[in-house]
Amino acid sequence: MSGRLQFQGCVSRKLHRSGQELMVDLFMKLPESIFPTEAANVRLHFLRRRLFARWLLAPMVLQGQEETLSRLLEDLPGEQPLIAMVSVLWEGLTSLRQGLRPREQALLQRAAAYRQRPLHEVLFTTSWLHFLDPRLRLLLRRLGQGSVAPAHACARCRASQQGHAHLLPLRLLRKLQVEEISKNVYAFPALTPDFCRLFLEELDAFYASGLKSSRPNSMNRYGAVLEEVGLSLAVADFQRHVLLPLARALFPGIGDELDGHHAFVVHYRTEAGDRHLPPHRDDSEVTFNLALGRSWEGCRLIFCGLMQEPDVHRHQISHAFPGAGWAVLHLGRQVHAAEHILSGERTNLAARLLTRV
Ligand SMILES: O=C(O)CCC(=O)C(=O)O
Ligand SMILES: [Fe+2]
Repeated sequence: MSGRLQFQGCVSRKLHRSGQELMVDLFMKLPESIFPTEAANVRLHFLRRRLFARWLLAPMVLQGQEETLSRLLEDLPGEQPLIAMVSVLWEGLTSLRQGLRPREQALLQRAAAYRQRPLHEVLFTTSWLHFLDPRLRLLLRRLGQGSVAPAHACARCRASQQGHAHLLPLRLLRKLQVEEISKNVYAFPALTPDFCRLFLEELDAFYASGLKSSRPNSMNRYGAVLEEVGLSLAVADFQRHVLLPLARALFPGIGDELDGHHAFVVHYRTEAGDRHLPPHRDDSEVTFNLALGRSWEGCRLIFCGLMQEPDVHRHQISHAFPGAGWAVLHLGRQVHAAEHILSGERTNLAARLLTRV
């Protein structure tokens, strides 16, 4: 059984039942003043009499929240009708924020503060789909129409033993300038130069506002975490409508259920920026990495092999982003690095995509 349920103030986007198992994805829009993130996107998983609950695509999910969510449901008997559970959940979510720790509160407040008066409102309130490169838009439309059936998959990939064989015809990829620059590493035009310009201006405004962000990741020191700039909803929307379908097509299996992310920007400059990035793997199933600008020399990406495989440290390819708006999509396990920057500035937007559920 599968379908949609409609509750008051809450839409269930998915309902699957098979045997003793019932899975419900709920999208519950809470007032922004209570929870300014997408924290109300919840999956309930009933397995016989047991009930599990997880946040879906909620980048600002904090450990405390998930614990509270589970506690909310723990006391309910397994046979409790779904509708009653949802109303308990609904009330619980509204009071959830009070249980957050001070650091978590500060993160949410910072994001909410900047979101109230950004430079370019459009980046926060409009789907980034409006800024898609027309070639990527076409590819997504083809994927959405299901015209790319496994039967059309390229023979080389069907024959691959690696288990990550993509399902797209090579001719289509070539036409849309999606290139497999190294095994399982795809380069393609993703967003318009306009998007990149607005985004860079927004970052300048954020830094000028005096608000501070945590460092982007454990290796890059210069940059910002997008959730802390108030962009968590926009990133989650982009993941759902663009990155997820792409990952499903290019990395079937590992890319099928990407429901979380860590998204950030990094800056490479000869001064006041990182100068290079040593080889590493990402803490992700799949990573999206977009060049925003401005102009630079050097700082090419280097891709090696997959972690835990014999050729992991073999240098396979160096890649120069053709310009702002171009991206790469690769497996988190793919070891990669950035060469030294020689001049100018390279700012990139990266989203490490994870399967959390
Ligand atoms: O654009 C780059 O230099 C790569 C950034 C990266 O790999 C990372 O932040 O994990
Ligand atoms: Fe990385």
